[in-house]
Amino acid sequence: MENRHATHPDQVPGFDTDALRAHYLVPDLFAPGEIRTVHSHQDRVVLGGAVPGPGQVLELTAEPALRGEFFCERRELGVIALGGPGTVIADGTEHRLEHRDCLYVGAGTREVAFRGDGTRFYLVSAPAHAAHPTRVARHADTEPARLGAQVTANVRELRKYVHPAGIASDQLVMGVTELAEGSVWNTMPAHTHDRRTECYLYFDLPAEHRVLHLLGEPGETRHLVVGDEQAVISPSWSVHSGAGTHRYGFVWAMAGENQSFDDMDHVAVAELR
Ligand SMILES: O=C[C@H](O)[C@@H](O)CC(=O)C(=O)O
Ligand SMILES: [Zn+2]
Repeated sequence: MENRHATHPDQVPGFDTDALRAHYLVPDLFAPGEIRTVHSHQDRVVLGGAVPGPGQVLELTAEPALRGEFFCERRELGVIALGGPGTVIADGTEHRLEHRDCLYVGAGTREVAFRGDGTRFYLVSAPAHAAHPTRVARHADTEPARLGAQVTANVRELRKYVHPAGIASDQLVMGVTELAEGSVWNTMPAHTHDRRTECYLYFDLPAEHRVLHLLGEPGETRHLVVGDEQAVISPSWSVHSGAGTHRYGFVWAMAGENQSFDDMDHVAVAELR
């Protein structure tokens, strides 16, 4: 488990490209036959990737950094299957997920394991002090919010999976946003939410394309050049918005003080620097 310390916004202007990437970009979560995890001190979020090979069962364990008997002892977990289909086993129950389906695993679940054939399971976990039931939300059964317009190149569908009116959780709020063909911008006008950390994982982006992801305080932004199936950790003070050289989708996941999706501080486009 890689450990990432929290950063102060005053550090951002002093970071060069490598330092920005080292602190905020998670470029290599998915490796065949492995589970990889990154622990961030931003709201103690853990990001992970599990890629079981044919016939393989990968088990999520409590790594020493968590000082627990099992991974979900004091944590809840959101899983999104990418590329799918694949199966997540939670305390003996098998949950079959297709591309972009979500499984929420409640705190107290002892066994979490992954089976698939090249399926990339994306994991987001946060500390949890209450146990909520393990549940599936399917992409095909989730009514999307239709956002944006063609004139601003940001027509997109947003599906909320883990949220107060959907799958109940302790901290996690999680879903998937997908851009229409010809649209490239997400989350513009941008926003911050000082009560939550948010992580984006971009997907369905062709290998030769990139997303230019904006981060930093609204008045002092920097960018990361992000490839397919790479994640960005956005501290509470940071905007999180991007434009691709092609359409894409992204998994967004938040953890922190509240679960109110609309608790955002919007930033007008002309205020960004
Ligand atoms: O706080 C909410 C998050 O930034 C995302 O849900 C925004 C998003 O998916 C979008 O505008 O497309
Ligand atoms: Zn946000």
